[in-house]
Amino acid sequence: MTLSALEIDQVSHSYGSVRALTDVSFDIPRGRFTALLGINGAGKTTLFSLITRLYDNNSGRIRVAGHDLRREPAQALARLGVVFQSRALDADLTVLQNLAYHASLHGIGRVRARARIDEVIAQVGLREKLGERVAALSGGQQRRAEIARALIHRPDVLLLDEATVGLDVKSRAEVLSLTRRLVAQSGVSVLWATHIMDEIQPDDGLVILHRGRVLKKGLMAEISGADGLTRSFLDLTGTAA
Ligand SMILES: Nc1ncnc2c1ncn2[C@@H]1O[C@H](COP(=O)(O)OP(=O)(O)OP(=O)(O)O)[C@@H](O)[C@H]1O
Repeated sequence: MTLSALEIDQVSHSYGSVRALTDVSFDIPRGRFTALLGINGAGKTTLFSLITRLYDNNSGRIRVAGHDLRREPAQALARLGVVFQSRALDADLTVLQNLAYHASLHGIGRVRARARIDEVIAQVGLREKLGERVAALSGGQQRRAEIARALIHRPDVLLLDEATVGLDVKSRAEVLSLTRRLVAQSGVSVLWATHIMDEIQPDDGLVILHRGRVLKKGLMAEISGADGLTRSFLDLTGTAA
């Protein structure tokens, strides 16, 4: 069994003549929180679109829990949960109806679905909101419901694309600490795309993506050094004033 939850190997992608990713390689180990840090246009969303097979990469290889995305797409995608920037839940339906629908999309039968919904809703702390319409939830609660949806089929890997964008400080902290708790308690491996350095902790895995290239990868503590992550990031990307 492979030790990596997600393996990105020499992945490149262009949109016509626009080069979005060049030879991107990194692994995320099982059961670790890994941050993918990059400013706007770094290529984070493109990479997520390739991992979820929205697009096919021009070159390179992606494996999810040991399954090659191109050769075994169904197995690879079954091991993956995704929280995109845009909402995947139907705002007019209740949280329960949404989760039941997504469980059925994953082929989970009714009885098992109800047990699984109870489990994920408790994990994200929204048990009392199951019967509420998604539209009636706060921004932070909606994000937590999105995370519950992404976990419904027990993925090995959870991708979150700028999951705290648009949230107030308190909700941001809640979504982040919930995600860290999932890693610690359920063993899911997380790839957390962000441009906010404060969201990253010393023992997190860190991949710095800039203009479509990986500039640095390792533990945050190793990369940030004595002068802190912001200084290292500015030096590495050449974006210091
Ligand atoms: N559909 C598209 N057609 C052409 N170019 C694109 C397309 N999507 C992204 N790009 C370009 O690819 C590069 C990477 O963009 P991408 O959206 O992946 O970055 P990002 O790190 O997710 O940024 P953001 O946080 O702003 O979404 C940018 O130069 C962008 O302009």
